[in-house]
Amino acid sequence: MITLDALTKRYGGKTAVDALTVTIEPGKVTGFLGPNGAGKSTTIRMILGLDTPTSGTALIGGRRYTDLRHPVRRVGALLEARAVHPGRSARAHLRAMARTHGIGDKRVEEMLALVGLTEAAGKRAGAYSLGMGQRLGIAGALLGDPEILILDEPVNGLDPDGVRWVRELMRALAAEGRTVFVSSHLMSEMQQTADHLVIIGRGRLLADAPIDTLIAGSARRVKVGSPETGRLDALAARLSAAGVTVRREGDGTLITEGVTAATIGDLAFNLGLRLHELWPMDASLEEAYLGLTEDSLEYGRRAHAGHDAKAEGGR
Ligand SMILES: Nc1ncnc2c1ncn2[C@@H]1O[C@H](COP(=O)(O)OP(=O)(O)OP(=O)(O)O)[C@@H](O)[C@H]1O
Repeated sequence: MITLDALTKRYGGKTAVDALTVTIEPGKVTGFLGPNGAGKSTTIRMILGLDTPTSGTALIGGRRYTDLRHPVRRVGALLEARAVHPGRSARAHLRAMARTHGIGDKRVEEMLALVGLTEAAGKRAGAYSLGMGQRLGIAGALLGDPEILILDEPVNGLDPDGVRWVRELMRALAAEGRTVFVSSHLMSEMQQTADHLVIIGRGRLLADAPIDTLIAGSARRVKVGSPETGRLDALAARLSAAGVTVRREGDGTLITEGVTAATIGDLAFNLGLRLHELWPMDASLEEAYLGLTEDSLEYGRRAHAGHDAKAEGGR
């Protein structure tokens, strides 16, 4: 278990992490999400004793990381920056790490096999692809058989097979009762992987909830299409008058927000409107996330996300 209590980090006048209080529980994959500059890496560095909090605490099983007697056996970490000597092979790197912590060479071979690097284990790490580097990092994180795993953007640079492999590995590690805390920018990936999400923006906690709750709480949208454009306009007017957000798409269909398909179907029936489309769109984590973090962006994002909040009524 990882416990953050009013964890705060200031750099000069800038508050990178702002009174973060959250508990990351074992037996689950907890996703750690936030826009660029939200404070994820700073939080992770403080948990791992690589940065000192300005105030508050980050504890692992009730202790500071720096007070753990065998940290590598308690916590495995994969950080964004590669910390492998480029001239060293994967095997030499892991063996050196293992020796420092009293871990045998047998475990090194097991971890190389687990991450699929046995054949490449003799090559210089400098010649590795980004994906191979990530696999090596994961092998290093697992070397001490730790009960807690902290992974900063683990699927960075991996191909689709690699992404699936990391996802299955994280799920398996959580199923063994370990605490798995994983940061990511990829909302779709987290939707498939995480049980629970911690979302931050500008250093502050925005959400700490099971993923299902977050998705259920996001706005519900329905796509409505009809060949009778005049009556469809009448339907749009009725819905708008009732406070429903309605957007007209380029193809003439409507996207409504905050009302069920059943309600729209009934209303259309009452107006004598023939519908060709009445399609409840799945609320995705992406939408829930965009809604939550909208106010805490360091840079504009909507253009990149293809999501224009203003056109939807400025939610
Ligand atoms: N050593 C530092 N000195 C000054 N400011 C810093 C330092 N480290 C981080 N910051 C600032 O603190 C804020 C949080 O940064 P952090 O890297 O933790 O965010 P992040 O959520 O990990 O972002 P990203 O997803 O882009 O990596 C940013 O505004 C960043 O510029």
